[in-house]
Amino acid sequence: MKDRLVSPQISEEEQFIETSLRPRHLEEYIGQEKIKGNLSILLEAARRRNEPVDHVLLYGPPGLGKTTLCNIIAAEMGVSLKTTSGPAIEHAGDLASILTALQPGEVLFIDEIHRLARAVEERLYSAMEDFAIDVMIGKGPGARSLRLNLPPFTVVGATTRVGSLTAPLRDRFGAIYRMEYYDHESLNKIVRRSAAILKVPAEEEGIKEIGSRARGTPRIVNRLLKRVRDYAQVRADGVITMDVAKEALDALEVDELGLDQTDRHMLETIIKKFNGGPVGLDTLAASTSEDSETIEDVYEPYLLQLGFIARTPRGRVAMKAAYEHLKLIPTDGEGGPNLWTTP
Ligand SMILES: Nc1ncnc2c1ncn2[C@@H]1O[C@H](COP(=O)(O)OP(=O)(O)OP(=O)(O)O)[C@@H](O)[C@H]1O
Ligand SMILES: [Mg+2]
Repeated sequence: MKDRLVSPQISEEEQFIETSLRPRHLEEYIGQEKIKGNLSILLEAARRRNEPVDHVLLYGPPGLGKTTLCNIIAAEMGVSLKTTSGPAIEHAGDLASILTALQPGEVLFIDEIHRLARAVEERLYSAMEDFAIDVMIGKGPGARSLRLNLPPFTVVGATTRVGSLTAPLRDRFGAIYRMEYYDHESLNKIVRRSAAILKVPAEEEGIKEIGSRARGTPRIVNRLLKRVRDYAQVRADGVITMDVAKEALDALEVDELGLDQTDRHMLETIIKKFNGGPVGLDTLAASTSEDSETIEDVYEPYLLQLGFIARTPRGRVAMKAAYEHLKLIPTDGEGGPNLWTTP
């Protein structure tokens, strides 16, 4: 699962190269036009008022550019960025030390914000709203609470599961942006840009082939580009042409829609083992040896977007498009065990 080529999750060694490919300014940030439009107004207004930007919440599947966008917000405001994550702030005291160390106007990035401990989250409300935090001084009967004022600052929260956020926390954000999967045009632009940075010669048709198999995700498109580059250097003359890209990606078992074996296995399990569904998430997880949270956050969003599966109250259902893609024919009939056949 870790080594999955089309996983939108990131490995440690990848982090280094990602940094070099990361756009630094809003105009370099490709796609997500709606967010960019709204964000540039938010930034410009804050600059004119000489105030920190309103708190921003970014949500959407992994690898779509949340961390990148947060870096851009800080850069565009000309302020520095402190980064932390929900699980890293274990106690209210940890939060207090992070907040009291902030410089005026600074951006505090809280990744995986849905995983904040409840006690921490409650402290964060007043910090975000009133720029103040209550800390306990001393212990036992002599303990008292002291209110500390904080310099105005901006929280940028990122999450893959906005549904897990409590309403009061969500309400503290002035701007909430939902990241969308990227269209082919944007992905092609990202490949073009990354190929230029990595100095890989690539033909337009080769670029498009990579863009179309990247499941709408910049992190994956960059990863595929690197693997195709390797292939081009070893098996061809180093240039990424359409044929080279096709051969390389076929060899890596990433199909035309960017699905890999894990996706296909999951779809086949729903169709063949569970007669097309509905099958509950936990049952599906057990039958595919995947973790149910990973299925929900990582695999499913793209399959839902493709219209390959649907979520129903009784579980996941495979849709007609999935049968077609796998070249299975649903026999819409009287039920029974044989709801699919091969042509
Ligand atoms: N709009 C974009 N234009 C160009 N490249 C992008 C864009 N968005 C993301 N990328 C590239 O994709 C990589 C992954 O993006 P990023 O780390 O910001 O994703 P993320 O949403 O924070 O993922 P996660 O949920 O795993 O933290 C970046 O290193 C960057 O190179
Ligand atoms: Mg991130």
